[in-house]
Amino acid sequence: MTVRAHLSPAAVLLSRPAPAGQAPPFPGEAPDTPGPLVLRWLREAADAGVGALQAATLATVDGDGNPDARVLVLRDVSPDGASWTFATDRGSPKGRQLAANPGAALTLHWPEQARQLRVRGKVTAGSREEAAAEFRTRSPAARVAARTGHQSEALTSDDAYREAEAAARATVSETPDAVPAGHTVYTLHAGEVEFWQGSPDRFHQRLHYRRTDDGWNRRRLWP
Ligand SMILES: Cc1cc2nc3c(=O)[nH]c(=O)nc-3n(C[C@H](O)[C@H](O)[C@H](O)COP(=O)(O)O)c2cc1C
Repeated sequence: MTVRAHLSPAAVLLSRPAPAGQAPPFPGEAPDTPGPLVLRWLREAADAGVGALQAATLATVDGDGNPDARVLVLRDVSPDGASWTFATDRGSPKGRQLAANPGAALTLHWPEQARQLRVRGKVTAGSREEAAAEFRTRSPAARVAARTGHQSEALTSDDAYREAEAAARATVSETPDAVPAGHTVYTLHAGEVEFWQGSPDRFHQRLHYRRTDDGWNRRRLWP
């Protein structure tokens, strides 16, 4: 048993030191589009050894207007920072939510650098060709996982999963590039991108881009 075993959730949650890191540039010195800064922060996160820099929280809205959120893999960002792509099954809850309401937010948190990226916009589903191209980048195990299916349905037994997995493995072995019916690449078209840099004195630095008809507006936000 560790020394923390007696601590309450609140005591554990609040026991971390204040974050620190290098601030984003001021608006006048920042690039015209968020893209170059996204790329710089991604590279710096990789250099800093951020554990899961590709893990992004996707927030959507369900049919009752209630928020839903889950972590997924961010697969790409366009050079201007306007397009953010991820892949999932369009029959999953998030896929159905996006079909009914394309408004979404993506959030990345890189704790080693006290950094957060926030992106909001509308999501569109890609073509079968895009899904096929993305599917071909996957390892055999990741293809099997995507093909096993039934995401977020009630699981009644381990056997039910193992049977579906075995069938998926057989299909991937026979036809490795065959794309599962629901496999879809989604693009979030950013209307807003925010760079958040934590500071130990709590004067956290925030650089916010908003997309306009002519390009991007840049401004700082209060912490
Ligand atoms: C690190 C991490 C990466 C994940 N990557 C994906 C992903 O790329 N695609 C996906 O559909 N689910 C991914 N998941 C699982 C989702 O968080 C979620 O459980 C699943 O997609 C079902 O979500 P839904 O019921 O809201 O549709 C990932 C989970 C974690 C923790």
